[in-house]
Amino acid sequence: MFPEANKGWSYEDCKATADWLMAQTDVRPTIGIVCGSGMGGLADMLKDQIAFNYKDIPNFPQSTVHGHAGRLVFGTLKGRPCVCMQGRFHLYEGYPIQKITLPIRIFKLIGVETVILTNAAGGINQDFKVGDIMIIRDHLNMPGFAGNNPLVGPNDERFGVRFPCMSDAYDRELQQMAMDVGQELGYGDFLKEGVYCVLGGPSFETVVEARMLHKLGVDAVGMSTVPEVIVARHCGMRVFALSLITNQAVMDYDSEEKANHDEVLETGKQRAEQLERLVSTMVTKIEHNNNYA
Ligand SMILES: O=P(O)(O)O[C@@H]1C[C@H](O)[C@@H](CO)O1
Ligand code: HPA
Repeated sequence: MFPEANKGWSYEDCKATADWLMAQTDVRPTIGIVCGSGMGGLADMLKDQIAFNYKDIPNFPQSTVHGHAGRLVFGTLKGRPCVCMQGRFHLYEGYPIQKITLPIRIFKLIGVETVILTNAAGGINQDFKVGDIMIIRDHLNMPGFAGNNPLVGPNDERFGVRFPCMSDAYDRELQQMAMDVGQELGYGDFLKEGVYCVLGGPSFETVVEARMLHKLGVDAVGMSTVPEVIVARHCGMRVFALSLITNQAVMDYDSEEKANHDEVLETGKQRAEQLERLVSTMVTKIEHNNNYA
């Protein structure tokens, strides 16, 4: 439809990948999960797995970041058919933003109705502690302010409208469900809600950048998720997203703390069990009709 402008992420490209995947597996997922840094264990919850390395999937980018295995895993979670990205793509890896979000459109085309996104993030809210899980209520899209939005370019109406609404990006019912499930599981002490801000990365924030985000009302800062959310909402999927606070953003020149990826991965390991229980319990409560055509 737009051959010049959609270099490898057109509707036809996405459909070809979706059809290829559907020919390899009988699983017809209605829930898609994206694992954040160090949270790949979420994919291990799936039973009767059929897994594909990203390098073997037509049109897929490759994972380049430690803590992102680069596998697309199909299977069932407590009997519900799911697909899980064990490894996501980030702007700082150098891919065009439309390529980073291509798997989300493939989710849509294989029949996914609800996307659950997870990420590792730095705490900006001074009441947050390392290990807190923040349910995302809203986002601040900093790269978007500079025109770096995954919907830039010709709009293909088969995915969605030219100007999608984002004031309801994060499904309120699913946020409430997460709070309720978290309370039932006894996670009240470390379950929070807040605003996530995406930056381009890969450098972590300076002190003044972290202070600025605090003044803007941001609770957690990271380098992902928002482009995926925009694309998922554009094509009409429900979105739930959470951040694991893996480190505190440094906001004081006297601090000895230094943000680093090892700490991010380590916190992910420590909270893996609770994250898995929260996500798997939510999955059992989400109702769907499979609509793969
Ligand atoms: O994929 P996510 O957003 O969880 O990864 C975060 C952001 C960077 O990729 C990395 C920094 O440690 O973790
Ligand atoms: N800043 C940005 N991205 C992150 C951080 C952080 O402190 N921690 C994990 N991902």
